[in-house]
Amino acid sequence: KENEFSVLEGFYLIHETIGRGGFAKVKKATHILTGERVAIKILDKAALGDDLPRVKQEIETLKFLNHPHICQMYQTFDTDRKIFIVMEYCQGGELFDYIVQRDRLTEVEGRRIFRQIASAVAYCHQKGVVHRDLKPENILLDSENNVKLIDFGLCANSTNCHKVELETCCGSPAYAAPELIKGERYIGTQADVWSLGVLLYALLNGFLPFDDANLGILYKKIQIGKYEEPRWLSEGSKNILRCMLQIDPKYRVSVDQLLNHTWCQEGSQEPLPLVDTDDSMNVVDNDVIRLMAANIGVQPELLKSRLSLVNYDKYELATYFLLLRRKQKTGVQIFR
Ligand SMILES: CN(C)C[C@H]1CC[C@H](N2C(=O)N(C)Cc3cnc4ccc(-c5cc(Cl)c(O)c(Cl)c5)nc4c32)CC1
Repeated sequence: KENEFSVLEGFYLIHETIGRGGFAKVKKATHILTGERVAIKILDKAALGDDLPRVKQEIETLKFLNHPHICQMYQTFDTDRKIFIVMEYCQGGELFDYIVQRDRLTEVEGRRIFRQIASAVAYCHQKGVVHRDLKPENILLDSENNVKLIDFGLCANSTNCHKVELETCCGSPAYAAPELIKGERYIGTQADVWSLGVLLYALLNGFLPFDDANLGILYKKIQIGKYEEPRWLSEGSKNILRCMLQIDPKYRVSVDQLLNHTWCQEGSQEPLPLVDTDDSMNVVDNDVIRLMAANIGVQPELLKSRLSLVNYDKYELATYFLLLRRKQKTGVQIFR
């Protein structure tokens, strides 16, 4: 039993299992060199069978998504039987539980959360990735209740979009767009915006716009597209929901238009990360490089060139990401 994690020995301390998703087990762990907490998704290749390509897809996608509201992958490697994905730990757990505990969110809290989700989805769309399974269960929160988008197992990008059949791509019926349910050819970004509408509705109301125990009736309700507008909804929130829950996708807003909608602009907003945050992937942080280089006794330039390969099976890339995250959280002084 213990030898299945021997590949992690000396690098990560494994703690309890914090969740299961499909063929995956997610364990809490500690990145030994920095003492930082991480989550490790462990998949058994044999159990995956023909789902293996989906996992490879998620790994390739996570490799080039680098955004504060997308769960960051730090390292990934595999043994003959297992695949390991080391990721950012999200202390706050699932958004789904966060809503259930509060019945529903206030408009201010709902707007803060929704803007972070929309900025993550806008970033994905700008990188040519559609998520296709947006729902509260796939949105985690960190220790400051900031959003972390996860589970890109169902996502599509320009390469695989024609391959994925209907049944595997409509992740959760209640969040699936009408055109996706009809089995018509559909545009992934537009289907994601519909799911965002269902998500915002769930955030602000604590229940789903379209719901029924019977799948056939649920599909009918989605295609009719009529939903209740509870009295506590403001005019602005009713308006932005209508923009997303348009049954005809050609009348549906894009996620960029969403972020500029007056409802999103209301109130005091913390600045959203610029959509093209991935230039941080290339510009490595010199404070972190200097600290790491001194620690392992190499020239900063050599370490920089090794890291710039962004080779995810290297432990030191995980070290770099975790030190960078610590610097972002606690400021520079610990690095000087
Ligand atoms: C219901 N889902 C399909 C799976 C569930 C697995 C545990 C997870 N979790 C929890 O359930 N906590 C209670 C804590 C927790 C803390 N940090 C996490 C960090 C990353 C992930 C994660 C999980 C999966 Cl399956 C991914 O694909 C990615 Cl990209 C990331 N899950 C975490 C996680 C929430 C989701």
